[in-house]
Amino acid sequence: MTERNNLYPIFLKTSNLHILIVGGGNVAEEKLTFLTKSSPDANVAIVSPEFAKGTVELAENHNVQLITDVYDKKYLTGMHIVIATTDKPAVNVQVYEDCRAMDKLINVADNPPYCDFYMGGIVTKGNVKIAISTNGKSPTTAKRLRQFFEEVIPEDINQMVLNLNSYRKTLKGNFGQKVEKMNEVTQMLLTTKAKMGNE
Ligand SMILES: C[C@@]1(CC(=O)O)C2=NC(=C\c3[nH]c(c(CCC(=O)O)c3CC(=O)O)Cc3[nH]c(c(CC(=O)O)c3CCC(=O)O)/C=C3\N/C(=C\2)[C@@H](CCC(=O)O)[C@]3(C)CC(=O)O)/[C@H]1CCC(=O)O
Ligand SMILES: NC(=O)c1ccc[n+]([C@@H]2O[C@H](COP(=O)([O-])OP(=O)(O)OC[C@H]3O[C@@H](n4cnc5c(N)ncnc54)[C@H](O)[C@@H]3O)[C@@H](O)[C@H]2O)c1
Repeated sequence: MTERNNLYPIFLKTSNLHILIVGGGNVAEEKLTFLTKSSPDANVAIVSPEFAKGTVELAENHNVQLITDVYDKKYLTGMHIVIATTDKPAVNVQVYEDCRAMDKLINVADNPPYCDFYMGGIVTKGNVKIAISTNGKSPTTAKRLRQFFEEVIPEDINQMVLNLNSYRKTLKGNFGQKVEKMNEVTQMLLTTKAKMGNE
Protein backbone atom coordinates (compact mmCIF):
# COMPACT_ATOMS: atom_id res chain seq x y z
CA MET A 1 0.00 0.00 0.00
CA THR A 2 1.23 3.51 -0.74
CA GLU A 3 2.31 5.65 2.20
CA ARG A 4 -0.35 7.99 3.60
CA ASN A 5 -0.37 10.93 6.01
CA ASN A 6 -1.68 9.74 9.42
CA LEU A 7 -1.16 13.08 11.23
CA TYR A 8 -4.23 14.62 12.87
CA PRO A 9 -4.58 18.39 12.37
CA ILE A 10 -6.07 20.48 15.16
CA PHE A 11 -6.69 24.25 15.25
CA LEU A 12 -5.15 25.58 18.43
CA LYS A 13 -6.39 28.62 20.36
CA THR A 14 -2.85 29.93 20.66
CA SER A 15 -3.88 32.88 22.81
CA ASN A 16 -4.94 30.40 25.53
CA LEU A 17 -1.65 28.53 25.35
CA HIS A 18 2.00 29.27 26.09
CA ILE A 19 4.48 28.53 23.33
CA LEU A 20 8.25 28.59 23.88
CA ILE A 21 10.79 28.96 21.07
CA VAL A 22 14.37 28.06 22.00
CA GLY A 23 16.98 29.89 19.89
CA GLY A 24 16.68 33.27 18.15
CA GLY A 25 18.26 32.85 14.70
CA ASN A 26 16.98 32.40 11.13
CA VAL A 27 14.95 29.28 11.78
CA ALA A 28 13.31 30.78 14.89
CA GLU A 29 12.38 33.86 12.88
CA GLU A 30 10.85 31.76 10.09
CA LYS A 31 8.76 29.77 12.56
CA LEU A 32 7.72 32.94 14.45
CA THR A 33 6.82 34.69 11.18
CA PHE A 34 4.43 31.93 10.09
CA LEU A 35 3.09 31.43 13.61
CA THR A 36 2.17 35.11 14.03
CA LYS A 37 0.92 35.38 10.43
CA SER A 38 -1.68 32.69 11.18
CA SER A 39 -2.20 33.57 14.86
CA PRO A 40 -1.33 37.25 15.50
CA ASP A 41 -2.58 36.84 19.09
CA ALA A 42 -0.33 33.85 19.90
CA ASN A 43 1.29 33.87 23.32
CA VAL A 44 5.01 33.26 22.73
CA ALA A 45 8.27 33.40 24.69
CA ILE A 46 11.68 33.03 23.05
CA VAL A 47 14.81 32.17 25.01
CA SER A 48 18.14 32.82 23.32
CA PRO A 49 21.39 34.69 24.05
CA GLU A 50 20.86 36.65 20.79
CA PHE A 51 17.92 37.67 18.62
CA ALA A 52 17.85 38.55 14.94
CA LYS A 53 16.64 42.11 14.13
CA GLY A 54 13.48 40.84 12.41
CA THR A 55 12.62 38.80 15.49
CA VAL A 56 12.87 41.86 17.75
CA GLU A 57 10.49 43.72 15.39
CA LEU A 58 8.01 40.81 15.35
CA ALA A 59 8.15 40.68 19.16
CA GLU A 60 7.40 44.42 19.43
CA ASN A 61 4.26 43.99 17.31
CA HIS A 62 2.95 40.80 18.91
CA ASN A 63 2.50 39.06 22.22
CA VAL A 64 6.09 37.78 22.21
CA GLN A 65 8.41 37.92 25.22
CA LEU A 66 12.16 37.86 24.55
CA ILE A 67 14.26 36.20 27.25
CA THR A 68 17.99 36.82 26.80
CA ASP A 69 19.56 33.65 28.19
CA VAL A 70 20.73 30.20 27.19
CA TYR A 71 18.20 27.37 27.40
CA ASP A 72 17.46 25.99 30.82
CA LYS A 73 14.81 23.45 31.80
CA LYS A 74 13.23 26.06 34.10
CA TYR A 75 11.94 27.91 31.01
CA LEU A 76 9.65 24.95 30.24
CA THR A 77 7.53 25.68 33.31
CA GLY A 78 4.03 26.72 32.23
CA MET A 79 4.68 25.98 28.55
CA HIS A 80 2.33 23.78 26.52
CA ILE A 81 4.22 23.68 23.22
CA VAL A 82 7.95 24.04 22.55
CA ILE A 83 9.88 24.65 19.32
CA ALA A 84 13.67 24.15 19.46
CA THR A 85 15.68 25.95 16.77
CA THR A 86 19.21 26.42 18.10
CA ASP A 87 22.33 25.73 16.02
CA LYS A 88 23.53 23.36 18.76
CA PRO A 89 22.18 19.86 18.05
CA ALA A 90 22.96 18.75 21.63
CA VAL A 91 20.86 21.62 23.04
CA ASN A 92 17.95 20.78 20.72
CA VAL A 93 18.07 17.11 21.78
CA GLN A 94 18.18 18.17 25.46
CA VAL A 95 15.07 20.32 24.93
CA TYR A 96 13.41 17.37 23.20
CA GLU A 97 14.21 15.01 26.08
CA ASP A 98 13.14 17.49 28.77
CA CYS A 99 9.83 18.03 26.96
CA ARG A 100 9.14 14.31 26.52
CA ALA A 101 9.85 13.80 30.24
CA MET A 102 7.37 16.58 31.08
CA ASP A 103 4.70 15.53 28.52
CA LYS A 104 5.02 18.74 26.53
CA LEU A 105 4.57 18.85 22.78
CA ILE A 106 7.94 19.46 21.12
CA ASN A 107 9.01 20.34 17.57
CA VAL A 108 12.72 20.42 16.80
CA ALA A 109 12.45 22.59 13.70
CA ASP A 110 13.55 20.98 10.47
CA ASN A 111 14.23 17.70 12.28
CA PRO A 112 11.32 15.27 11.75
CA PRO A 113 12.43 12.44 14.09
CA TYR A 114 12.43 14.98 16.97
CA CYS A 115 8.94 16.36 16.30
CA ASP A 116 5.68 15.44 18.06
CA PHE A 117 3.96 17.67 15.50
CA TYR A 118 4.92 19.55 12.34
CA MET A 119 4.25 23.15 11.45
CA GLY A 120 2.15 23.35 8.28
CA GLY A 121 1.55 25.57 5.32
CA ILE A 122 -1.42 27.76 6.32
CA VAL A 123 -3.99 29.67 4.28
CA THR A 124 -6.33 32.08 6.09
CA LYS A 125 -9.34 33.77 4.43
CA GLY A 126 -11.42 35.43 7.12
CA ASN A 127 -12.97 32.65 9.21
CA VAL A 128 -11.75 29.96 6.86
CA LYS A 129 -8.37 28.34 7.45
CA ILE A 130 -6.67 25.52 5.59
CA ALA A 131 -3.60 23.76 6.97
CA ILE A 132 -1.36 21.77 4.66
CA SER A 133 1.00 18.94 5.50
CA THR A 134 3.15 16.71 3.33
CA ASN A 135 3.82 14.39 6.27
CA GLY A 136 7.21 16.06 6.70
CA LYS A 137 8.27 14.90 3.24
CA SER A 138 8.45 18.20 1.34
CA PRO A 139 8.17 21.61 3.05
CA THR A 140 8.64 23.19 -0.38
CA THR A 141 5.45 21.49 -1.61
CA ALA A 142 3.61 22.73 1.51
CA LYS A 143 4.79 26.27 0.72
CA ARG A 144 3.78 26.04 -2.97
CA LEU A 145 0.34 24.63 -2.11
CA ARG A 146 -0.13 27.42 0.45
CA GLN A 147 0.72 30.03 -2.22
CA PHE A 148 -1.62 28.31 -4.73
CA PHE A 149 -4.60 28.27 -2.35
CA GLU A 150 -3.93 31.85 -1.20
CA GLU A 151 -4.26 32.80 -4.87
CA VAL A 152 -7.30 30.72 -5.92
CA ILE A 153 -9.57 30.88 -2.85
CA PRO A 154 -11.63 34.08 -3.09
CA GLU A 155 -11.57 36.51 -0.17
CA ASP A 156 -15.40 36.46 -0.14
CA ILE A 157 -15.45 32.81 0.96
CA ASN A 158 -15.73 34.47 4.38
CA GLN A 159 -18.97 36.17 3.29
CA MET A 160 -20.43 32.77 2.41
CA VAL A 161 -19.54 31.47 5.87
CA LEU A 162 -21.14 34.50 7.54
CA ASN A 163 -24.28 34.24 5.36
CA LEU A 164 -24.69 30.55 6.16
CA ASN A 165 -24.09 31.27 9.84
CA SER A 166 -26.93 33.87 9.79
CA TYR A 167 -29.19 31.60 7.75
CA ARG A 168 -28.71 28.70 10.19
CA LYS A 169 -29.88 30.94 13.04
CA THR A 170 -33.19 31.55 11.20
CA LEU A 171 -33.91 27.82 10.88
CA LYS A 172 -36.48 26.12 13.06
CA GLY A 173 -36.65 22.42 13.85
CA ASN A 174 -34.39 19.86 15.41
CA PHE A 175 -30.70 19.29 14.72
CA GLY A 176 -31.35 16.70 12.00
CA GLN A 177 -33.72 19.04 10.12
CA LYS A 178 -31.18 21.87 10.31
CA VAL A 179 -28.40 19.66 8.96
CA GLU A 180 -30.67 18.64 6.08
CA LYS A 181 -31.52 22.27 5.24
CA MET A 182 -27.88 23.39 5.45
CA ASN A 183 -26.88 20.57 3.11
CA GLU A 184 -29.71 21.46 0.73
CA VAL A 185 -28.75 25.15 0.36
CA THR A 186 -25.06 24.32 -0.16
CA GLN A 187 -25.72 21.45 -2.59
CA MET A 188 -25.21 23.72 -5.60
CA LEU A 189 -21.54 24.20 -4.65
CA LEU A 190 -20.90 20.55 -5.51
CA THR A 191 -23.15 20.64 -8.57
CA THR A 192 -21.31 23.71 -9.87
CA LYS A 193 -17.98 21.95 -9.34
CA ALA A 194 -19.23 18.85 -11.17
CA LYS A 195 -20.44 21.00 -14.06
CA MET A 196 -17.14 22.86 -14.23
CA GLY A 197 -15.32 19.53 -14.20
CA ASN A 198 -17.36 18.30 -17.15
CA GLU A 199 -16.68 21.30 -19.31
C1 LIG B 1 5.47 24.44 6.04
C2 LIG B 1 6.58 25.13 6.82
C3 LIG B 1 5.92 25.78 8.01
C4 LIG B 1 6.82 26.55 8.96
O1 LIG B 1 8.06 26.56 8.83
O2 LIG B 1 6.22 27.18 9.86
C5 LIG B 1 7.63 24.09 7.14
N1 LIG B 1 8.76 24.33 6.49
C6 LIG B 1 8.64 25.43 5.70
C7 LIG B 1 9.58 25.84 4.74
C8 LIG B 1 10.85 25.25 4.46
N2 LIG B 1 11.61 24.62 5.35
C9 LIG B 1 12.78 24.18 4.75
C10 LIG B 1 12.75 24.64 3.40
C11 LIG B 1 13.87 24.47 2.39
C12 LIG B 1 13.59 23.31 1.50
C13 LIG B 1 14.33 22.07 1.86
O3 LIG B 1 15.46 22.16 2.34
O4 LIG B 1 13.76 20.98 1.60
C14 LIG B 1 11.51 25.26 3.20
C15 LIG B 1 10.94 25.84 1.93
C16 LIG B 1 11.34 27.23 1.66
O5 LIG B 1 11.76 27.96 2.58
O6 LIG B 1 11.25 27.60 0.49
C17 LIG B 1 13.86 23.44 5.43
C18 LIG B 1 13.47 22.16 6.07
N3 LIG B 1 12.29 21.95 6.77
C19 LIG B 1 12.29 20.67 7.25
C20 LIG B 1 13.51 20.04 6.88
C21 LIG B 1 13.93 18.64 7.29
C22 LIG B 1 13.45 17.61 6.31
O7 LIG B 1 12.78 17.93 5.30
O8 LIG B 1 13.78 16.45 6.56
C23 LIG B 1 14.24 20.96 6.12
C24 LIG B 1 15.60 20.78 5.50
C25 LIG B 1 16.66 21.26 6.52
C26 LIG B 1 18.04 20.83 6.12
O9 LIG B 1 18.51 21.21 5.06
O10 LIG B 1 18.64 20.11 6.93
C27 LIG B 1 11.25 20.08 8.03
C28 LIG B 1 10.00 20.59 8.33
N4 LIG B 1 9.48 21.77 7.86
C29 LIG B 1 8.16 21.82 8.12
C30 LIG B 1 7.37 22.94 7.91
C31 LIG B 1 7.68 20.54 8.68
C32 LIG B 1 7.05 19.66 7.59
C33 LIG B 1 5.84 20.30 6.89
C34 LIG B 1 5.21 19.34 5.94
O11 LIG B 1 4.68 18.32 6.38
O12 LIG B 1 5.22 19.61 4.73
C35 LIG B 1 8.98 19.88 9.17
C36 LIG B 1 9.02 18.35 9.01
C37 LIG B 1 9.21 20.09 10.65
C38 LIG B 1 8.95 21.48 11.12
O13 LIG B 1 9.88 22.30 11.00
O14 LIG B 1 7.82 21.72 11.62
C39 LIG B 1 7.39 26.17 5.98
C40 LIG B 1 6.66 26.73 4.73
C41 LIG B 1 5.67 27.78 5.18
C42 LIG B 1 5.02 28.52 4.05
O15 LIG B 1 5.70 29.04 3.15
O16 LIG B 1 3.78 28.63 4.11
N1 LIG C 1 18.66 28.73 8.28
C1 LIG C 1 18.18 27.72 7.59
O1 LIG C 1 17.41 27.91 6.65
C2 LIG C 1 18.54 26.31 7.95
C3 LIG C 1 18.22 25.31 7.07
C4 LIG C 1 18.49 24.02 7.40
C5 LIG C 1 19.05 23.70 8.63
N2 LIG C 1 19.38 24.69 9.49
C6 LIG C 1 19.96 24.31 10.78
O2 LIG C 1 19.11 24.77 11.83
C7 LIG C 1 19.87 25.25 12.93
C8 LIG C 1 19.54 26.68 13.24
O3 LIG C 1 19.77 27.48 12.08
P1 LIG C 1 19.72 29.06 12.12
O4 LIG C 1 20.00 29.52 10.74
O5 LIG C 1 18.49 29.51 12.81
O6 LIG C 1 21.00 29.35 13.04
P2 LIG C 1 21.40 30.73 13.70
O7 LIG C 1 22.86 30.65 13.97
O8 LIG C 1 20.85 31.87 12.91
O9 LIG C 1 20.59 30.71 15.06
C9 LIG C 1 20.89 29.89 16.13
C10 LIG C 1 20.32 30.56 17.37
O10 LIG C 1 20.42 29.66 18.48
C11 LIG C 1 20.85 30.44 19.61
N3 LIG C 1 21.44 29.55 20.61
C12 LIG C 1 22.65 28.96 20.59
N4 LIG C 1 22.84 28.23 21.71
C13 LIG C 1 21.71 28.39 22.45
C14 LIG C 1 21.29 27.89 23.73
N5 LIG C 1 22.09 27.08 24.47
N6 LIG C 1 20.07 28.25 24.19
C15 LIG C 1 19.25 29.06 23.46
N7 LIG C 1 19.61 29.55 22.25
C16 LIG C 1 20.82 29.22 21.75
C17 LIG C 1 21.81 31.47 19.04
O11 LIG C 1 21.97 32.56 19.91
C18 LIG C 1 21.06 31.85 17.77
O12 LIG C 1 20.10 32.86 18.06
C19 LIG C 1 21.33 25.07 12.51
O13 LIG C 1 21.77 23.86 13.06
C20 LIG C 1 21.30 24.98 11.01
O14 LIG C 1 22.35 24.18 10.54
C21 LIG C 1 19.13 25.98 9.18
